[in-house]
Amino acid sequence: MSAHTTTEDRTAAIAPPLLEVRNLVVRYGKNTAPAVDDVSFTIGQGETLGLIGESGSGKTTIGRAILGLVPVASGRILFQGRDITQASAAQRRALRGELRAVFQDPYSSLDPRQTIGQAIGEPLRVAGTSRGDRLSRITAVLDAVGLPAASAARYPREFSGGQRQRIAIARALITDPVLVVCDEAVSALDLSTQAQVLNLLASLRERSELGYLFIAHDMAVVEFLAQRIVVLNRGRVVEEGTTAEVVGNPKEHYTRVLMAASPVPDPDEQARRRETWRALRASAATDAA
Ligand SMILES: Nc1ncnc2c1ncn2[C@@H]1O[C@H](COP(=O)(O)OP(=O)(O)OP(=O)(O)O)[C@@H](O)[C@H]1O
Repeated sequence: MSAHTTTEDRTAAIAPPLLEVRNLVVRYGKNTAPAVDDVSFTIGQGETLGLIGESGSGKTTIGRAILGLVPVASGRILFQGRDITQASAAQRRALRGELRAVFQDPYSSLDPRQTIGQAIGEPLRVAGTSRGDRLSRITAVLDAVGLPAASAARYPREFSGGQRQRIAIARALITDPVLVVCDEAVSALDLSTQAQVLNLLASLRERSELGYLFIAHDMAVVEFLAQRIVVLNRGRVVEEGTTAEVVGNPKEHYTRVLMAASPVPDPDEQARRRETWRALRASAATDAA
């Protein structure tokens, strides 16, 4: 070990977290306030971190910085111990298999001219995977998200919003990623479809030790999936802890307001929804065992 190795580096060499964001700052203009201001968090292997905050608090910007879609002003992003803060285009391409994303809009995220098989198989085609291997992998991921193999020959317009989001998840999974950034991945779906897709994400995580950065503005949705939660306000972390801590005993008034502003304002309805999702989570865990 060189004389320049720091204690931090040694710790990382033993067990690097899946993702480590350190003192991240992102600005959209030189003279504007940072959209993300000194944000730090880690995600362990197979862990789901929920990122919550009101509109404009910087959630999407953090996801985009991790995916290399916006430049980082300062701070560091480490993926499995590797510094990817200033990764080159070639380094980003090499990361594409391990680090994937699912975005909000299931209608605009698929090219209407591509079949589902083409859309899902695209990352493998780019990587030079043979046609035969591609087809069997497409069938396997369609099965994993609960869609029949015949869906591969069909077009996006033939699917509902919930089915399209399953297709987007299949496309994220096809490369066997270790981390998926889900940015408002269920927000555009109706309640029962949300529950189905959340349940799917939970069962995929149990099966393959997948980590998620789960970005949402709805606390009830985050509560269902996340083991830990980071609360953002105006680009800064105002609270973080385990889901039980943040939801059960929020320290900040801002967090309580966020919880009260859930899209389901009726407390009885919220309680029913939580119960349904708890039951779904329990059944997902049983299925995975
Ligand atoms: N492309 C951009 N150019 C300039 N400013 C931007 C851009 N994208 C986001 N911002 C600003 O950065 C801040 C954080 O936005 P961001 O989209 O990350 O927040 P968010 O928490 O994801 O919001 P929402 O829940 O509405 O998606 C906001 O003030 C927003 O106006």
